[in-house]
Amino acid sequence: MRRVRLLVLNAALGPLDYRVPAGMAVEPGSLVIAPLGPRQVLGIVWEAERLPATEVPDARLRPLLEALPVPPLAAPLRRLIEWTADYYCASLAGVARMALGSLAALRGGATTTEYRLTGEVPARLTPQRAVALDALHDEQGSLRELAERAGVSEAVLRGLVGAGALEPVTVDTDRPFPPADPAHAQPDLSADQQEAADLFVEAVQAGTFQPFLLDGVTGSGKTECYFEGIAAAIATGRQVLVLLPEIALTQNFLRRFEARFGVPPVLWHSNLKASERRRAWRAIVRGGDHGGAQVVVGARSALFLPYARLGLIVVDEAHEVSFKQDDGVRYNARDVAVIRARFEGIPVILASATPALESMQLAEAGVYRRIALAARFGGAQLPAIEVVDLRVAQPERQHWLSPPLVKALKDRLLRGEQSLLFLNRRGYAPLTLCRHCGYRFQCPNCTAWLVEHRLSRRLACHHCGHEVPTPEACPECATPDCMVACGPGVERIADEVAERFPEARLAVVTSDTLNSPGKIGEFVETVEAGMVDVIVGTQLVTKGYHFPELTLVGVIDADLGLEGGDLRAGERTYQQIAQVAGRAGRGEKPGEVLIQTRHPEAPVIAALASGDRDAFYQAEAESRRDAGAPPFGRWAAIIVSSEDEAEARDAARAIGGCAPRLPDLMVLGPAPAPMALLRGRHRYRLLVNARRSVQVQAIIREWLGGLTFPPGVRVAVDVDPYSFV
Ligand SMILES: Nc1ncnc2c1ncn2[C@@H]1O[C@H](COP(=O)(O)OP(=O)(O)OP(=O)(O)O)[C@@H](O)[C@H]1O
Ligand SMILES: [Zn+2]
Repeated sequence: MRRVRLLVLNAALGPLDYRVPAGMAVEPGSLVIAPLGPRQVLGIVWEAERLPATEVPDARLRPLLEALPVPPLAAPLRRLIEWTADYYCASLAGVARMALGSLAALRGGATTTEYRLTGEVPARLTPQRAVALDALHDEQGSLRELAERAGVSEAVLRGLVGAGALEPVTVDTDRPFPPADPAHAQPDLSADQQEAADLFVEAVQAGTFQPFLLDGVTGSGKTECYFEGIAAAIATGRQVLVLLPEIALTQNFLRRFEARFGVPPVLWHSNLKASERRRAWRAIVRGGDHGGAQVVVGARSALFLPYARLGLIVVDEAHEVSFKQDDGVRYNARDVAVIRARFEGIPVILASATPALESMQLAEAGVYRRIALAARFGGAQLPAIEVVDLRVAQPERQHWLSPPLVKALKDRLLRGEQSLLFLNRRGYAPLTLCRHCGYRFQCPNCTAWLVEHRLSRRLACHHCGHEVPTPEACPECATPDCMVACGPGVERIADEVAERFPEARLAVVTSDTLNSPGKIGEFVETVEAGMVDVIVGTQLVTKGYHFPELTLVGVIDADLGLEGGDLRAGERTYQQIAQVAGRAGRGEKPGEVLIQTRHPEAPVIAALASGDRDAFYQAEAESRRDAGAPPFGRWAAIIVSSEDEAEARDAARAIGGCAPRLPDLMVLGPAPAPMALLRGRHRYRLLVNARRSVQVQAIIREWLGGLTFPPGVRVAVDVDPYSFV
């Protein structure tokens, strides 16, 4: 009799053993359906020796029900799943689930039905129907997806199907993707670029693990260089995974990719429709040939997919903190990408103009091969950076643009050039209070002020999404029209620009306004067509974009990121400002950057002004070394939360009470988290700080493993944390 051990895709269950019925072929990595009591569960056949469990006697084994018609997860991916679960103190099931992506796809190929507008207008046009007709132009999807997109019920849409305004379309989930042509539009590379490209091509052809740090200034053409590595992979029938930090950047990438290779890449992100997800997953599993997925571009969730024949991984804007996932499995996709490349035996390229200190350190230690591109492509110069001391060059009361910035904007408008004002704050004002009684609008679920959004006339929490319409009178003292906005958000800066330059054409760019591929495409087109004079935006516009007519960048408040005071604040501020500065002067006209600050003497501002990146990194490295912080020491956070404040506190104290006493390891806390209330949960934190050599994960597992908590308490472990709220 054959028996197998399953990794069951349910974190609450341990490994389970089953009998393989006669005639069923399974091997490690096979996806199967197994009976569990009266239910059925999805599982992955795993090497029993790697998945300890109590043996069940043969006689009590139940037979597997079904082997799913998809290829088994390959050994390198199984090792990656184990590594990730182990390193980040996560459950194997939680990590394995990220490899599956689309449960429907596991059932094999199929056809599904989607709907689209026919162009016919129904005889009876209710308001709901009108809304749907208006919202669904160029859309196709299941009725559920369309209903969600249009904000109407499915019943309304079924009515429209009946009336002939929506028609069904049959979609084949296995229809092939058109093949990319590696020679479609080969660029002429500069000598530096060619050198980098040659290294990537060689590494792809060698097919061995090799990590690269592509460290090139903004506008140096990093994308063009790694495109050559991608071309080499395509030419040899291997797949490529390109990770981008945000979906907003995929639109831009897509255009460039299509220009270079003749067809779009395969997308993978959380906003895909069910049928797109299913098609992409099945193409990924199929491999690069025969209409499979050659190049997949995605957010971090694309990292764990079961590529049939991966040949290269690229992590673009590799310094971005959004590669760190802060819920569920708390992993860093940049780091796990390197581990995956190691298990797969392939090269990996981390590309950035402002690499993370951790990456620089690894390059210095010889672990990563660093490739530098020191100059912009095509003779473009890096922009001139100037610091504006806000204590001297003061803006007017209730205004935020200093006289030098106003003048620079005016010059650009006169010359017909474009400007970008950067402030990393959505909405109109970060705090609203009552002039009469001092009442402040606070989120009921979070330790956070409600942010006024004037465009949508709402007060919103940026942490939990809680929203209320902006009231006419103070909820506390009932005085009408007494609300004062404190501080600026991008909307307020845009108002100020409009007030000073009524003729200027403005674009406000935040995740509120640029929330779909269509809108992003529109934004890029209008800027490229010269229909925008001033862009006011959050970090969303700091990277990836290439607007040759943009010659001025104004940083409204360089001190904003330094406030919270977490250990990476300086580095993050440096990266953000260097990136946004890098949007200026990318064409033929030179760029200018004005950085508004109240602390011109702060090391990060001084480094930006002098352009001395190395000195800044060195100083940062020193202070981290002194603090025993990454990359020199290890950190792990333990976050305890509950809807009940006392319960959370008691649990945190219980954990603190049995903290291990070990040399080279220190436990700080528990203390209420800075975000003491988040989405209705009270939170406490502990921070573990240890030497690099200490096996922190094993210690934490043993420490927490011996404790039990009430069901309402959640204990999350965050290894190498980025967020300290
Ligand atoms: N060899 C080349 N031939 C033609 N155009 C090039 C070449 N190299 C770069 N470019 C163009 O120069 C611009 C800047 O390149 P790219 O966007 O790749 O730079 P980057 O290093 O990724 O910059 P950033 O880090 O600021 O995003 C792009 O418009 C790109 O198409
Ligand atoms: Zn909230």
